[in-house]
Amino acid sequence: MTAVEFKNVDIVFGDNQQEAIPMVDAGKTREEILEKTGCVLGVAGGSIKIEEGEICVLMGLSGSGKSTLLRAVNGLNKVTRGEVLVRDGDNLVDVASCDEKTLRHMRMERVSMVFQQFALLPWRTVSENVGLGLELKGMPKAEREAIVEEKLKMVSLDQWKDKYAHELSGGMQQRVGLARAFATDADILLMDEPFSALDPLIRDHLQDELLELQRNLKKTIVFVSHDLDEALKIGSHIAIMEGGRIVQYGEPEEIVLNPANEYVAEFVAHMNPLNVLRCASLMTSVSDLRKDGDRLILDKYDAFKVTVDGKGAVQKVTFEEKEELPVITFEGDQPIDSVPDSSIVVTSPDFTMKRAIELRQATGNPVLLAENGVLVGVVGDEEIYKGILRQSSIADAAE
Ligand SMILES: Nc1ncnc2c1ncn2[C@@H]1O[C@H](COP(=O)(O)OP(=O)(O)OP(=O)(O)O)[C@@H](O)[C@H]1O
Repeated sequence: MTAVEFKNVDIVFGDNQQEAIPMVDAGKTREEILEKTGCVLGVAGGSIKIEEGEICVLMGLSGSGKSTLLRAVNGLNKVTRGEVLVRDGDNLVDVASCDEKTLRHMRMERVSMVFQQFALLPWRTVSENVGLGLELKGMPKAEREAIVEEKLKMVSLDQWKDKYAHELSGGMQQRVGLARAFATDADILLMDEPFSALDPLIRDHLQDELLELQRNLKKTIVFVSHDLDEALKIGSHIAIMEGGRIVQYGEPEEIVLNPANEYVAEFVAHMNPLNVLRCASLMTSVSDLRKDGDRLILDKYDAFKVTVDGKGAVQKVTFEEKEELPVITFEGDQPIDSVPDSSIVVTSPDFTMKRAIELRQATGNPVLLAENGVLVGVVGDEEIYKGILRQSSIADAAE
C-alpha cells in the first residue's frame, strides 16, 4: 500500500510564481528561473511513490531540493503545484491542498520528523524529551511513561532517562531523537540528515540501529542524505536529486549498475560497492562456465571442478582432481567463522559482494551460488576483481 506519493510536485520560492511556472514546464534551470523571475526553484516535477514499510532516501548535493521535498510531506513547505498524498488509515490525504485542521491532524498523528540538530529541549530530561509528542497529544503520564521506557530501552538509553541533553554525547542525543520519533504512533518518519553531524563510527552504528528498529516497527521512512554510501546502506529506494529535479529513482543496485547521467555516475564512482553489488551481478553464470566432460570448471587454472545432478544441484566438488571438498550450504544467519576452512560454500545469489569476499576468505575457495537448490553461478577471485575494477573504471570515467 502506498504511504506517500509525490505527484508532479513543483515548489517555487518567491512572489513571481506565475512567471516561474511556465519556465519550470519548459525545463529551464534553477539559475535561469532565478535570473528572469527572482524566484528560487525548490523542486520541479517531483513524482515518486513510497510504499508502506520502505525507507526512501532523497539524495543529492547541497541545494538539490531534498529537504524542500521532504518538508512538503508535513506541509512545512508550501507546494506551488501538484499533490503530496499521505496515508491516513484507509485514505490518502493531499497535504498540499488540505485544510489547516487536517494538516494539524496529519502532523500530530501520522507524520513525525527527526532533525539533524537533535532539537532536544535542554530544560527537559531525556524521558521528558522522548515523551514530548505524547504529552502534546494529551496522553496521561502513566501511559506515557510506559511507552517512553520501552523506546529508551530500544535505543539502549534507559539508564540515562533522568539526564539532561548536555550530559549526553552527540550520538546519544540523536538516539534520544530517534526514540522520540519512534514513540509517537506516526507511521511515517521524516529524517533530515539525522546522522550527518556525527563521526563516522557512531554514524555507522546508528544506521544499523535504525535498520534494526525499522525491521521491528515497520514504519515508512523518508530520509534525506547527501552521502551515497549511507543512502545505499539504508534505502530500499533512492531518489537522486539535481537542481530541484529527481534525475533517477530506483533500488540501490539499479542506481549503482546503471547511473542515469554523469551527475549520478560521479556519486557512484566514489561509493563503496561491497554492500550494494549482489553476487548475481558479479557471478559467472553456469552457462558461461567451461566444461570438462560432464563437470563444470570453476576457475581459470582448472583446479576446481563441480559435478551436478540431473536437477542441477551440486553433488561433488574436486580440487586438482585429487581431493573432494566438503560442500556446505550457507543460509546467511550463521556466523561466517562457523564455516569450515577448505569447504565449498553454496549460498544465495542475493548476497552482497562483501559476503562473497568474506566467504571466499573463510574457505579459501570459490563460492557457489544456487537458487532453490539449483546451481546458477560462481564467484571466485576473478569475479571479485572484476567487481572492484568495474568500480574503479566508473571512477576513472567520471574524473
Ligand atoms: N524557505 C525558503 N525560501 C527560499 N528559498 C529556499 C527556501 N528553502 C529552500 N530554498 C532554496 O531551495 C533550494 C533547495 O534547498 P534544499 O534545502 O531543499 O536543498 P537540499 O538538497 O536539502 O540541500 P542541503 O543538503 O544543503 O540541505 C535551495 O536553492 C535553497 O536555497
